[in-house]
Amino acid sequence: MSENIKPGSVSSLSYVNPVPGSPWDTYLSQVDRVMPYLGSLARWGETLKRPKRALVVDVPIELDDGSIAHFEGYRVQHNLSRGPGKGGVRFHPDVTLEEVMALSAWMTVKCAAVNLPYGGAKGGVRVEPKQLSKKELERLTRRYTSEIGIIIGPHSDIPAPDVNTNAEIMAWMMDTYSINSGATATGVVTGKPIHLGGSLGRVKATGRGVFVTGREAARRIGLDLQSARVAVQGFGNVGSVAAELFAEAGARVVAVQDHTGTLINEQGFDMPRLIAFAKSEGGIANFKEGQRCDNEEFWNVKADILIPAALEGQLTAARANRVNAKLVLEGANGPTVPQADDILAERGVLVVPDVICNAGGVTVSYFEWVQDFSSFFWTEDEINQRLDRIMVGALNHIWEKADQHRISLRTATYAVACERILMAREERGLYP
Ligand SMILES: NC(=O)c1ccc[n+]([C@@H]2O[C@H](COP(=O)([O-])OP(=O)(O)OC[C@H]3O[C@@H](n4cnc5c(N)ncnc54)[C@H](O)[C@@H]3O)[C@@H](O)[C@H]2O)c1
Repeated sequence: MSENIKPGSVSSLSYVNPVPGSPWDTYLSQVDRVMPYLGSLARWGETLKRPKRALVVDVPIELDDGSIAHFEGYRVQHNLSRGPGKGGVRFHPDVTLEEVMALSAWMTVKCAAVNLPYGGAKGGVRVEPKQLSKKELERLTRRYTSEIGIIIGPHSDIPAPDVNTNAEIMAWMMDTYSINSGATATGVVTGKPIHLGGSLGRVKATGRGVFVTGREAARRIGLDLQSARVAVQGFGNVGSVAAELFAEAGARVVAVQDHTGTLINEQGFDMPRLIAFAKSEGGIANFKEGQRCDNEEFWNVKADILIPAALEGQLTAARANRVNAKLVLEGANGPTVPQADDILAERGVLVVPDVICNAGGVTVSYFEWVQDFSSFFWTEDEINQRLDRIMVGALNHIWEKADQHRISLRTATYAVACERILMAREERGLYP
């Protein structure tokens, strides 16, 4: 690499030279750790380090005041060996191509870990959606969908919600793709409103999956949920649902943090009230039934279960040294950097990694896609039971792998998933 090219800059091919400590850098080191466990399939290992396809698009829209704004959008299909690409769309001012690459790669691993017939993809637009009016947001979504329309589709790549995107945005995406392709294609996105081919249980599926894997992990390490203390970072779709389900199981949610601040309540928060407050006020900070504290103090809170469910890179080495929990449940994608992983392992803190812990969302997205194709819809009970069964089965299989090789749950999840991905790669053969 020439000296004046910064790692991660567009001209330096960021997949070869990641920004140190970035999500893509984290992902590459996770792949390196699994290589020794892949046997002869390791010869295909480089496949995992190279996204199959990355599209960068300009998203110009007219703002309400008549001016024109341009936003940068991405869609990355990391690997399609096992099926169509699957992965959310994030609207956030810090989104970069490199971040979307990492998120798409984690989708490849996640889908294979729960044995869904999908590859991995992800999309994003570099935008602060809170600064847009609803009409501007709709124009942004529709233009972005049109621009990535050349590579998405019900049989090729199926987007879903992620940070700052929701069912309404999925409805606009489905409508735009359908208009451009001349036929209603409900299966092009998941996480849609129920009456547009959405699935019951989808909204809560990721949080429910975090709870199910957490419940199983707690049982295995002898942690009683009835007396467990829980701390949650991120109180959006994933964090608030996981917290709610732990509270319903008898646990006490004693600390919560979101982008507005951190709150502690030793008695445990009244979850329905806190959730209603966060929804109506746009954040938790001014909720009266808790004590405000400094954001950094969140990482010292005495809790049995810690759930990072906000953004990646939150559990740094310094914070990992202060974690006061027995179990970390990764609701977010990539919340723990590799050095923090090592520190937590040395300190005897069990980490249930993102690539299995938060796979409940994509699992019910898969159910939604299947239901859309058959135009036959299941009850919420059926969905929750199937979700529970798939998540528990996948976690058991991973746990066996971890015991067999005496490796972390993360490396075991990668071993199970990468074996499936690279087996598909080998069986398909290299074209031409
Ligand atoms: N929604 C899904 O189905 C799904 C599925 C799998 C993984 N995930 C991952 O879970 C994480 C959260 O996604 P979500 O859908 O709940 O998003 P969301 O937009 O609903 O919520 C995000 C939450 O994080 C908080 N947050 C943002 N920046 C923060 C900061 N610097 N410090 C503390 N809190 C902060 C926000 O206040 C909000 O409460 C992301 O990593 C996402 O990729 C989501």
